[in-house]
Amino acid sequence: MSPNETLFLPSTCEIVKDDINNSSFVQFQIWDFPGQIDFIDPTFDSDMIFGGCGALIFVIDAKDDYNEALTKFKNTVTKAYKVNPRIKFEVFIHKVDGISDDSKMESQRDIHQRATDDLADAGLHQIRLSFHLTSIYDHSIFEAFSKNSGIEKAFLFDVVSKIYIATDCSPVDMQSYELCCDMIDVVIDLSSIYSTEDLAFDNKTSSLIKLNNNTILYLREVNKFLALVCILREENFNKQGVIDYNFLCFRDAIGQVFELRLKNQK
Ligand SMILES: Nc1nc2c(ncn2[C@@H]2O[C@H](COP(=O)(O)OP(=O)(O)OP(=O)(O)O)[C@@H](O)[C@H]2O)c(=O)[nH]1
Repeated sequence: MSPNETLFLPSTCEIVKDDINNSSFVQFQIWDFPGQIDFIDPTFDSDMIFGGCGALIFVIDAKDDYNEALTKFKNTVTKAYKVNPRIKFEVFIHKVDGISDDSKMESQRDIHQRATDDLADAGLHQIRLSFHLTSIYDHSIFEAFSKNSGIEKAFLFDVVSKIYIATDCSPVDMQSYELCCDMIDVVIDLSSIYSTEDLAFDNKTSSLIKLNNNTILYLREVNKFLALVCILREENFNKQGVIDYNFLCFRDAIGQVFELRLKNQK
């Protein structure tokens, strides 16, 4: 539907189900809920609705006052998680067209912080949320639907200075960054103690640290100067072979970027 066709759409007053099955590969169903639905209502069959649900997408209007939406978000997530802890929670901060880039980032940071704090207050700090800035006037919604990485956060570090030269597009929180910096220190320190050669960081350097909150830190050498450090949930680390294969593709690609630059410099 083009954006101008959405101008006069009637308000959603019941659950509307849409089949996305015109592609041979990605097939799913979208259940569109009316904004005013009451999850506490006993006639709302949450076991049936959340039981078979893969992802819950909560849409917050960025142009509106979002206090009420955040309260509703907390109640919805709490209820859905109780029924089905495997649900992935995605937040679309929607209608961000016409908002300056600074305000977009500020809204995302504020909503992220408050939504995470609210859930932590409700004792649900283990729930991970993903946030996306979306608008019907560009391809951001399709992009947000496409993102499905099992890795929460990844940094490409310059090992010596601990400056990261690249990261994924989710916001950087200071704690994750510090955690990854600390991991580099631990790896280099241990490796300096035990390595028989002079180099504490070489192409065999890798490390895996399991934290006590079901989180895994995974570090791999990319080249002489760079390391990739990833944060991921333990349940997403069940196929290490696939992750390692993807890492090797990534390392090759980075290698090609630097080769190209060297050639150009010559
Ligand atoms: N500027 C802008 N307007 C949008 C965007 N998405 C939807 N709208 C407009 O918002 C109006 C109503 O859409 P929404 O508020 O998203 O509707 P809704 O929240 O699903 O409302 P219910 O159907 O009542 O649940 C329509 O006129 C759309 O054209 C967007 O990304 N940017």
